Order: sequence, then structure tokens, then C-alpha cells
Amino acid sequence: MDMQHLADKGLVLLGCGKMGSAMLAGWLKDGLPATSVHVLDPYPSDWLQGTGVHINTDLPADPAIVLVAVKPQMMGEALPTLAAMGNGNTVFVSVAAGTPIAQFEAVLGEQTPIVRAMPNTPAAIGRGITAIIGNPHVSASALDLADQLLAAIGQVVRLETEDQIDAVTGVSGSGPAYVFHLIETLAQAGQAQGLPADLAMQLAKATVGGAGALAEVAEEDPTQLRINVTSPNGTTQAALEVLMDEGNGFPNLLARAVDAAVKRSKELARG
Ligand SMILES: NC(=O)C1=CN([C@@H]2O[C@H](COP(=O)(O)OP(=O)(O)OC[C@H]3O[C@@H](n4cnc5c(N)ncnc54)[C@H](O)[C@@H]3O)[C@@H](O)[C@H]2O)C=CC1
Ligand SMILES: O=C(O)[C@@H]1CCC=N1
Repeated sequence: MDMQHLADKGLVLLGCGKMGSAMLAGWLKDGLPATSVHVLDPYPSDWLQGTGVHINTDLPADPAIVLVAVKPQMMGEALPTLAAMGNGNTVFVSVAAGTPIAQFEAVLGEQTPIVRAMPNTPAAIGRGITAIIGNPHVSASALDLADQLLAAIGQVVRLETEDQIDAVTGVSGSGPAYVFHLIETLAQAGQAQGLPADLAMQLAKATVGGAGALAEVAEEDPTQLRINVTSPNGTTQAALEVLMDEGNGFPNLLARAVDAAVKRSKELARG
């Protein structure tokens, strides 16, 4: 199975909101013909309508891939419309949080090849990271195709077991929101120290963006990079003593935040 197969058989995208649009933009940029994509979405955006893909029209009978990108709460309504494509060669790839493979099998048929994926929104600029896991009906070549599709929006990692996806959701799926909140609060702290709002925001964005980029390319690990900033008895050390406080510091706070996300992911799975 390859990209040509995808272009020939077609790709159905169920739900084209923030995640669906980010993925579709990546595929079109990578050269997937718009005519091979069929989108189902009751509220197609202006951007989507300008792409040239088929929107809410008749679907191919056995597309190569159905990419499911509706909210978990809409799944019960949206998925049964595609049940006729189950138990065949069509591979279903779902990016929905907290929706287990078993739930897809129950609606689409036990023999249906299903890949569960957890992406994140930096996908919109090709800098996402997506974790994937397939059920036993997904062939190696089908998993490779799903991997290739998701590689259009960033890095792809393969999981060993489906239950790892709850932790992945808490770290990288929801993670961009934690980092955006860090930018917001760093800028607010700068403002509280007397900086103009726009200057504080520029400093915060460039610091988080630059530190993230450095952490990705540097040979040193993040611990060493942190040490490199921290002069003995200097300003960083003073700040880190607050952030690294055992009870109220970053480690405990972030662990609690990730734990809350993971718990919610498990709750969503229970319906
Ligand atoms: N936003 C994020 O950071 C991430 C989201 N996800 C998952 O991606 C999925 C989509 O999330 P977003 O794109 O953020 O949501 P969204 O609300 O932006 O998009 C959902 C889309 O589904 C459409 N829709 C609603 N009912 C439908 C139906 N019956 N048939 C077809 N389309 C329907 C809506 O019109 C909307 O365009 C969710 O399951 C979420 O868990 C996963 C990782 C990250
Ligand atoms: O908040 C959510 O439920 C989704 C899943 C990961 C990021 N957004």
C-alpha cells in the first residue's frame, strides 16, 4: 500500500475542524490530489471550501483510509454512517481522544483495520507529534501508510500497547496548551514587573520558542541546557528555587496537571 494507492482509492475525512484541517493542509501541501479527498462535515469552513476537495458528496465504496477527526462526543452519531465500509480493506484512522479501538470495532465490525492516533496542534505548521497503534487487522503496509499520512504533519511514534495512549494524550496531545499557558503567564509576570504588554509577550514567545528549538537540536539534554543558563548564585538560580519547590513547584504542579488529563482520557473511554 502506498500514496498512489491512496490517491487512486480515495481518502475520507470525517470531521474537518482544527485537527482535520491541520492534517488536510499537510497532505495537500505534500501533493495528495484534492480530488482524491472526500470530507464529511456539517459545517465546512471557508478554507475547506477553497481547497477543491469533495465536501459532503457521495463517497467511494472502499476508500484506502477513513480518517476520523470528530469530537469523541459526536462519535456515536457520526461513525455509524460509515459502517458499510467496515470489515473490509478500508483502514480507519482515528485521532479522537479517549475513544478506544474496541468502540470502533463494535460499530464498524470486529474485522475492521483500525489505527488509533493521538496528534497535537503544532501539526498546523508541520511540527506536530503523533503516536499510533493499530489493531491486529492492520497490516504492516497499512500501518506504514497511516504513518506516512501522519508524517505530513510532523513526527510519528509507534506505541507498544493501546493503554499508553492515555499518558501520551496527557503529555503531547494536551501538552501544547500547557506551553501556551506558560507563554501567557510568563508574559503576565513580565508585565507585572513593569514591561509593556506587547514587549512582555514578544519576550515570552521568543523565549519559549527558542528554548524549545534549542532543546530539540542541541546535543546536551534539557537538564544540561538548564544548567548552562544557571550561573551560581545568579538570577536563574533564584527563580529555579521557586519553580523547583517540592510542594508547590513545577514538578508537582505539572505531574498533577498531566495526571488530570490522563484521568479524563480514561473517563472519556468509559463513555
Ligand atoms: N484540538 C486538539 O489539540 C486535539 C484534538 N484531538 C482530537 O481530534 C478530534 C477533533 O478535535 P478538533 O479538531 O479540535 O475539534 P473541532 O470541533 O475543531 O472539529 C470537529 C469537527 O467535526 C465536525 N462534526 C461534528 N459533527 C459531525 C458529524 N456528525 N459528521 C462529521 N463531522 C462532524 C464539526 O463541524 C467540526 O468541524 C477530537 O476527537 C479530539 O479529541 C486530538 C489531539 C489534539
Ligand atoms: O482536550 C482534548 O480533549 C483534546 C485531546 C488532546 C488535546 N485536545
